[in-house]
This record gives sequence, structure tokens and C-alpha cells, in this order.
Amino acid sequence: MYLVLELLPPADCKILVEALGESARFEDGRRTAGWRARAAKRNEQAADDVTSRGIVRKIEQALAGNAVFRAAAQPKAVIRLLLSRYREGMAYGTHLDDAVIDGQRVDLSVTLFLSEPESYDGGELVIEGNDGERAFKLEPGRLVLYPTTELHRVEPVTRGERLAAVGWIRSRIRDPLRRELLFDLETALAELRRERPEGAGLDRLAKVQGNLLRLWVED
Ligand SMILES: O=C(O)CCC(=O)C(=O)O
Ligand SMILES: [Fe+2]
Repeated sequence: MYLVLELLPPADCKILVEALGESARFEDGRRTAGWRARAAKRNEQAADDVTSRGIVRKIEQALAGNAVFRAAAQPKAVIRLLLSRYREGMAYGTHLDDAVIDGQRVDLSVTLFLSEPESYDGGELVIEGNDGERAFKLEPGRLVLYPTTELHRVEPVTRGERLAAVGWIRSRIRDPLRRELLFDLETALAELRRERPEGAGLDRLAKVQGNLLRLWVED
């Protein structure tokens, strides 16, 4: 399941982009790539300093506070979050993200778009599913959540600069079908609580939800 959600207001992204432009130091992105991805990777990443750490913390807080993200990802941990920059001529060819990062299994990948899409050409995130490709180039503050099991690439940037945050998530629900089922259940329950709070069956559905979690959660 792919999901696009609004994580940050565009105005907040503008401030982050300005902070990154003014005080962040970027280094060669190949440092953090696995051996196969290394050959395909041509980008830069913000060095670990006060500015980038503050931005990463802000994004982590936004993820933790977003109910749609929590329902879709069932996050156990945000294993790593990086700020990346693609300037003219940079790209990330087809690759698979690492299955294990810092000793933790990775289930889901995210890209949070930070730059205005009109400010650069190219730079689409393309997910190469067996059933076809999907390209994403989103407004600042939008996040795409996708399974780490998929090959993907970032198209060459041919004008301007693409800033994004990319992250890797360990889910407490390993099986994508179970995760999707829990997402549908939570979404339906939220709708019912809003539209028909007195409706019969709500308690029973909430019981099903709780007990499915009990069956499936890895803690
Ligand atoms: O920047 C993106 O949208 C994705 C980058 C990517 O695939 C990666 O860093 O592994
Ligand atoms: Fe990737």
C-alpha cells in the first residue's frame, strides 16, 4: 500500500528549506548507501550538526503526531531520517533500500518533499512495482509512504535543487496485508465515531481491532 499524506504545512517547509540553505553542511550521499545502491547514488546529505538534527527532530515529532501515519505504518521505530539534496545532474538510479539498518528490519520507506515542485525539473521519486511504475513529485510538506520491498529511483534533476527528507521505518506489524487490514479498520472506526457515535456495533468493532493487534503486534 502506498500512502500520500500532508505531514507539514508548506509554510513550515519553507522555513526548513531556508535553514538548510543557510546553515546546513552537505556531504556525499554515498556514505550511507549499501554496496549495491552506492553505485546508483548521486546526491548529497546534510551532515549531522545542530541545524540538521533540529530539522530531523521536528519531522520525527510530526510523524509521531500524525494519526494517519500511525495507522498506516504502525511504527515501532523511525530507524533513520536523512535530509537529502539533489542538485543539477544528480539522481539515484534503481535500487532496493537496505533490509536491515542499525540492526533493525526495515519495512517502510518515506520521502517528505521539501522544495517547491516548480523550483526544479526532474527529481521524481519513481516506485517500480511489478505492476507498473508510479511517479511522485509532491508539494512541500507532503509525504509518501511506501513498502521498502520495492525497487525505486529518483530521476535526474535537470534544473534547480530538490530538497527532501527520507526515512526508514520498522513496523510493529510485519505483514503488509495485516497492516492494511488494521489501517482500514482504524479508518472505518474513526469515520463511524465521527458520523454515528451512538451506533450499535462500535464497541464490538473496537474489540476486534484491539484483539487483532494483540494477535499480530511484535513488541
Ligand atoms: O529522495 C527520495 O525520494 C528517495 C531517495 C532514496 O531512494 C533513498 O535515499 O534511498
Ligand atoms: Fe531508496
